[in-house]
Amino acid sequence: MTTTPATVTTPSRIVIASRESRLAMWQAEHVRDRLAEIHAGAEVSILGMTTQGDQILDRPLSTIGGKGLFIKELEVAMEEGRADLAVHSLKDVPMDMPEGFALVAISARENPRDAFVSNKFRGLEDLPEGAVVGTSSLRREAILRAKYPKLQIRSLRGNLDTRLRKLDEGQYDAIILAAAGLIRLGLSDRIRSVLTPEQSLPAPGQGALGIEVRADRLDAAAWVAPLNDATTAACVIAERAFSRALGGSCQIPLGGYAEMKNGQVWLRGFVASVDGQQMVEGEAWGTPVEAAALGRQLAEDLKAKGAGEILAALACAKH
Ligand SMILES: NCc1[nH]cc(CCC(=O)O)c1CC(=O)O
Repeated sequence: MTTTPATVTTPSRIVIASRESRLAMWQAEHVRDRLAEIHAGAEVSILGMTTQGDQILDRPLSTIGGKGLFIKELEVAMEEGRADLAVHSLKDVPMDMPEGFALVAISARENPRDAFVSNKFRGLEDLPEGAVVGTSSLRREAILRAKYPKLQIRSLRGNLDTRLRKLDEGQYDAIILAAAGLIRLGLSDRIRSVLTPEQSLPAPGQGALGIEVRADRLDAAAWVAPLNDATTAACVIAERAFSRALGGSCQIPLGGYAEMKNGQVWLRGFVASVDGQQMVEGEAWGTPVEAAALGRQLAEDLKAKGAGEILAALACAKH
């Protein structure tokens, strides 16, 4: 979308819809402060709300319908004109946006990697046989089962504070969380080690924020356009195209991670079975403008290597 600055009227009021978890609010406040700086004179406020995804905490995400559950209420607020935009952890945004909504800006990425958090151990390699590791991400579960079969993986849900509390209560020997969330909440000192992409390939969009507006709100899209970071956007477009081509709005154990190297996008990806027994991985290089095609190409490459069989065995695969 191109909008010349002259056509952008300075808004007098901008309302941001956000979930109410501490992390979501931090992210909304970050965007609020940046918008207030860019649009001097505008009153920028946050409308906090609880989503179904926040309420259903006793079941794994994979059984309650997946990512859309965390953004639906925010979209209703935009639909009804109570909010102009929504700020999301891009990782939680479905690959296919609901009709009538669009992601119009991707802000610069925080550390995209997974973090190892423990009160007893320094890293994955230190964990003894039978150690209990908490995660509710199918991606992290598959990676751990494939690479560290001696560990016991247990479900871990709830917001960041809840997850850390469960670790501190001794329910787990270690937990794996996104580094970005811990860093944003000032909890970097809880990170015992940051996992390399070789140890744990991040999820598509991890560490990036996505700003969503109603597709007919060209005005709101223009207000947030300065927040877009071209490098992050190219990387996450590749990651999300990869995930989309494999049906990634569903709960699939897959990782997709792109970095910019010498002006080229370097995308790595894998698909695995939840038990970690099967894993297909690959990589692709291309220019930033080819980012989406790169993602689709890597997905085709993995299918040619047998990813289709892994996907077919998963309940909601679209094959
Ligand atoms: N699925 C929950 C979620 N969504 C975004 C983040 C962290 C922040 C980010 O990736 O931007 C987290 C927590 C986690 O995975 O530990």
